[in-house]
Amino acid sequence: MSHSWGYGPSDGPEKWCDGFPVANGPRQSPIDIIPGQTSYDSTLKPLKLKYDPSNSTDILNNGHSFQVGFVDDVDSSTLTGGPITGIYRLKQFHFHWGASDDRGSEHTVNGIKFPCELHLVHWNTKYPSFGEAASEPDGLAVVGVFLKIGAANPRLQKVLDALGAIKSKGKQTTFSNFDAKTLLPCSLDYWTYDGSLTTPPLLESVTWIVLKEPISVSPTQMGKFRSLMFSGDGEAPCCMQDNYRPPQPLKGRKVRRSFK
Ligand SMILES: NS(=O)(=O)c1c(F)c(F)c(S(=O)(=O)CCO)c(N[C@H](c2ccccc2)[C@@H](O)c2ccccc2)c1F
Ligand SMILES: [Zn+2]
Repeated sequence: MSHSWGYGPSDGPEKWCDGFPVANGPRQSPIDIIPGQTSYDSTLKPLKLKYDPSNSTDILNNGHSFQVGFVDDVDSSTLTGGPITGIYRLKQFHFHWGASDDRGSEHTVNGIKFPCELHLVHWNTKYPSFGEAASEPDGLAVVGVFLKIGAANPRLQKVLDALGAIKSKGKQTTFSNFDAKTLLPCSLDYWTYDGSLTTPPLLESVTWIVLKEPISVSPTQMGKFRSLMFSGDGEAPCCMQDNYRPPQPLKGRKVRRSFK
């Protein structure tokens, strides 16, 4: 089974089903969210995100995106409420973005693409570890936040300023005292549906929670994302951009919303 995958013409999303047949499964992500076809669910609870800034550990270029990691051996950075039951721990956050500002998000709204999408990945503490949770239908919960072109976002700057140190694949540096909560918009209104990881292994273990309100990002800041490389030192240089999977078939799934 080929485990090397990417976002190019020969190893991109159209090819992932060769190595990961679940790519054509019944609950794949992302999806196009059509607000007029979602149903308001008054039983959905408000999202409760409690993030401890001292939990952030490192920032890593993993060759597909970059991720900021968190200590997750205690319940100090957690997601509760919303559509989930129990306590989910924050494991990492990462982004997806395009080669230009007209694309880059994974979820779309009425077919509209945003230039970037933030994913905060949490795992269900009813399982002993992230790895075990990742293969359970209720194992993961990912909060998605759209980034929309506008004024420069000062909350993003600390993350973007760290990218210079992790330009190529495999580079990692410490990244401490980052409060992930500062990346969230004012409103925590959300859409939610049952889905999957949007990269191999495409596990169908994710409760998706996509916030309706975007946060802002400036064109210059978007340029910083695109300064990263998919490639490692000594490899043919390849800019990290267009690292998004396009929307997948809904296959009868219902999308609920937390707001009227
Ligand atoms: N959009 S998404 O949320 O589905 C997603 C991505 F799109 C994504 F690019 C990543 S990634 O780690 O940046 C590169 C692929 O592993 C992860 N990373 C996962 C992960 C690894 C370690 C810790 C937390 C999350 C993903 O790599 C993964 C999840 C479960 C089991 C194996 C791998 C991810 F969860
Ligand atoms: Zn993601």
